[in-house]
Amino acid sequence: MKTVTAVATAASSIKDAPHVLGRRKYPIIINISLSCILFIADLRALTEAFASPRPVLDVILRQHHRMPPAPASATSSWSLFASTIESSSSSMVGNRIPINENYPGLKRVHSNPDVYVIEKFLDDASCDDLIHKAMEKGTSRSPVAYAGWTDDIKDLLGLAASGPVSWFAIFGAWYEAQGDVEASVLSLVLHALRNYACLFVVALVGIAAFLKFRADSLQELRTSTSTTLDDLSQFGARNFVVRASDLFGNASSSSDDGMPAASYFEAPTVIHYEKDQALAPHYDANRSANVEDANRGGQTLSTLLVYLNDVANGGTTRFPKLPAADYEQQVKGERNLEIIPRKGDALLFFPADKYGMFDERTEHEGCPAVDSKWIARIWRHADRVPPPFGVSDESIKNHL
Ligand SMILES: O=C(O)CCC(=O)C(=O)O
Ligand SMILES: [Fe+2]
Repeated sequence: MKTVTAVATAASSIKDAPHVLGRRKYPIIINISLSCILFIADLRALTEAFASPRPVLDVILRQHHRMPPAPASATSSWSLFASTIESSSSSMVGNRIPINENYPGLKRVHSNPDVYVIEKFLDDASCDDLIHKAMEKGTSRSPVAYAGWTDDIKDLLGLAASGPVSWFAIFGAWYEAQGDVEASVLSLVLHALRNYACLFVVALVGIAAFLKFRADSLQELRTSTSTTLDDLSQFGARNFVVRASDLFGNASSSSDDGMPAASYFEAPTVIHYEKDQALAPHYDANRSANVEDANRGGQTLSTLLVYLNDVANGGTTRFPKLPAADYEQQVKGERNLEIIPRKGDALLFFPADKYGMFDERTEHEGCPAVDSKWIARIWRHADRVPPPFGVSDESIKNHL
């Protein structure tokens, strides 16, 4: 709306400048016509930006590379961006990837979108081994990156270019022409173009600085530490990948290329939360996965989390957009689906449909830990995940 106001102000300042009419007629005529065109373009851009199913500023929190959209429940300025997120239509989301529906212990705790708990997915020894191997390797602050930044750049640049940049460029050229009785249409256009180029660069730098600030701020939303375990000679990691392969089967949604299911997995990641550490509401899928995650298997079609220890207080996994489940590990008295971590149990859900369509209903968070919490996670992608993000073909062949 600010742009519209700026446009209106600029338009009225042109109208209110009678001295221009007395001197030369064409600058004002050109200005008025260009103003009208830009005003319409600007309104269109703004309408599209706010009504589009894809949020203007869509941030996804992902470890290593992606980050969640602004949490609706988060305090601070993120809620500002969250307001634009609600628009994508869940009716456009198709079926999830297939899984082995007969997997032992599989319990559906929510339908459409499907969320499952798999009781006793991993035995105690495997859970302990994953924790110990992670401790031996050493965990470091879980990195967070900004998903959707490519689209955000496009959106913001588009808005700036059709709005303020055009307006200031034309207004500047018109202003310069005021003192110059010899000014021709050509020189006015050239001035406007020069101004446009300069202002475009300024807008570009401003947008880059804003996005950098935003990416840095995202780190605050995830305070856990973590490491990846891609050595399948370790029995904890191997058992996790073997069970995940049994669960997902070898059928790939995008291509049934006969490759082992594990070649679609990111290597297991072990995550540790100490007291007060948390992961803010986020999505595991990335609306810009095709571009931003091209080297790591594209879209995340499924998330498989295993709780590696019992957690009596805090550290639940909560889905703020889904209702509570009739399930014993559901936090009592909570209106949203909120699972209490129990050693060896897995949580399975589908951040995107089998075609990679983002499903915003799967927003979730790791609530602040009170007791120490350990989890291991596998993301199942749309395409094969090559090393260093995935497990090597050799390791899969030798150990699975
Ligand atoms: O800690 C949890 O319960 C959730 C973790 C999670 O969502 C993630 O690692 O993407
Ligand atoms: Fe997540």
